[in-house]
Amino acid sequence: MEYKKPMGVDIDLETGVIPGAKKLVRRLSDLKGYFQDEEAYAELLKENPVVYEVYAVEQEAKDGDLNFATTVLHPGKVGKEFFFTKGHYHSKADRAEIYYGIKGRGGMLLQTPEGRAEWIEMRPGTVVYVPPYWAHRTVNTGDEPFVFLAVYPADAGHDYGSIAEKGFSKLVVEENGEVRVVDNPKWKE
Ligand SMILES: O=P(O)(O)OC[C@H]1O[C@H](O)[C@H](O)[C@@H](O)[C@@H]1O
Ligand SMILES: [Fe+2]
Repeated sequence: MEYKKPMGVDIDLETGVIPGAKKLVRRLSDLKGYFQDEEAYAELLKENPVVYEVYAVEQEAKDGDLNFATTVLHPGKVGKEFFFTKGHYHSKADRAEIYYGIKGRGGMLLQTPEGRAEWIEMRPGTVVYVPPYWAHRTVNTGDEPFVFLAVYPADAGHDYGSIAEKGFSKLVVEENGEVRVVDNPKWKE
């Protein structure tokens, strides 16, 4: 039996960086079609800001192993909608996940395949349990970077298809200076 070597790494709690991790950057241009307000999207696309960065430590996609990653989700809005991650189901849909809030303010939108949505607020110290079969997207509702850790099965995989096409049944927007979770007018089952 070949045993893997255990490891410990220190997350930089200010920046969210995991030393030695694989870095992924998603800019606004990578989120084409995701936001409601197409005019506001086109306008902000001139700057094409970084929306989020992911620092991932991933293993071979085998049953029983675990990956972990931090995400640094920058503050910002497209029209009234707060910046968010793409959101996904797991390719192995029954795989669950744990998130842990490190810095900043935000939350997670979750959704069943039938379109039943839940919103869970997150701040430093919040643990979110993502049950099997729920799509999940994080949203930065604050004015500083929202940093969190996620731990997920190595064989979970990302299934972006249905969220990329249809989005979530709820939107997280700012209205009169307040965070509101409202129905997505374009949602269809
Ligand atoms: O993949 P997205 O939906 O864009 O979310 C960004 C990332 O968020 C967390 O870090 C998850 O652990 C990653 O698996 C995911 O890739
Ligand atoms: Fe996930």
